[in-house]
Amino acid sequence: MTAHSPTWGSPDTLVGSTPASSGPTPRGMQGQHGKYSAECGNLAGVRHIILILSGKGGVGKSTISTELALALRHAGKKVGILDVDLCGPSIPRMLQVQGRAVHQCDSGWVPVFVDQEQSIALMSVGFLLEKPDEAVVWRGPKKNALIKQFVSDVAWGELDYLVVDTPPGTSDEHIATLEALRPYKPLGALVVTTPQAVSVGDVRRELTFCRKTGLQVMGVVENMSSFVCPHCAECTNVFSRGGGEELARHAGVPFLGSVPLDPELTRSLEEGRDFIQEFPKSPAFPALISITQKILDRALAQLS
Ligand SMILES: Nc1ncnc2c1ncn2[C@@H]1O[C@H](COP(=O)(O)OP(=O)(O)OP(=O)(O)O)[C@@H](O)[C@H]1O
Ligand code: SF4
Repeated sequence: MTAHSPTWGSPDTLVGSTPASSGPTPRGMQGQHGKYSAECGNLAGVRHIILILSGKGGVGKSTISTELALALRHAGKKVGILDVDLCGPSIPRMLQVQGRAVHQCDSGWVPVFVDQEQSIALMSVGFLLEKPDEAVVWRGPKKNALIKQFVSDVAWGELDYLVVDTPPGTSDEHIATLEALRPYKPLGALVVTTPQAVSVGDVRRELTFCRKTGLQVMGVVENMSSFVCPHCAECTNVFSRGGGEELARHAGVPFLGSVPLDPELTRSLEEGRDFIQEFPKSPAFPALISITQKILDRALAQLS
């Protein structure tokens, strides 16, 4: 295994890429696996692929992706997270692995392992940036080519679940992600919203996107639906609750649950701690476990 060479982003690295005139200099990941090839098939050992979508930014998509991965690990599953939120890759920070280097082996790029047991593997554009808070200013074709490389060239190995954190909205990056993943038949998408975002129409657009692209909606998750008091753990509905459930009913898709806004969860994500392990008494815990269980049930149903 060798450390990556700092050549990623050169004009001939990616098929069809158009380097932006300005922007970050991504740290390298090229060499023998640098060119996209549909034959690489590095998702061949992945059993179930779940996309996490949201109509709006900041509704907790990366939070749900991270906690879902942690909850699946607690259920004894081997999990990968693919962070294709190219303009705001926050998962490396949430799992406290920012700044780690991506390596290369004979079968592809080795994702970053979050724990010694290698039960959670992560690949993110965040590992390719010289500085973690640098903005990615790339044109669409270059972004799309990187997404294809993430799907084809990462040596995920055997995984029970791959959780794919996408950017907000319904951009070209979503279409590129879906096109790259389609041969591997994703289990479906989980659409995250907040009570306020439900009324804005972005979630409806997200659901329409899924319908038009043939991506099955596994369900809607309403995040930050109530506030957990840091003093007494009382849950207060700051915004009107139940919009996510009503929207799901209206759209004819399952409602998976409401996750309260818990300051302990915010802190856990800032400090890279395992919320599922450390805060079983939080009102957010049963919600996250119930959502995870529904996904496990769905995956089981697909197999049978
Ligand atoms: N249920 C929750 N309880 C406490 N904090 C939360 C919860 N959900 C999200 N947060 C916090 O809200 C912030 C935004 O969440 P997150 O980054 O997951 O949103 P996002 O939808 O992925 O954003 P982006 O559009 O930037 O990708 C983060 O600081 C996160 O820690
Ligand atoms: S929920 Fe209870 S502890 Fe929290 S602010 Fe209200 S009264 Fe105080």
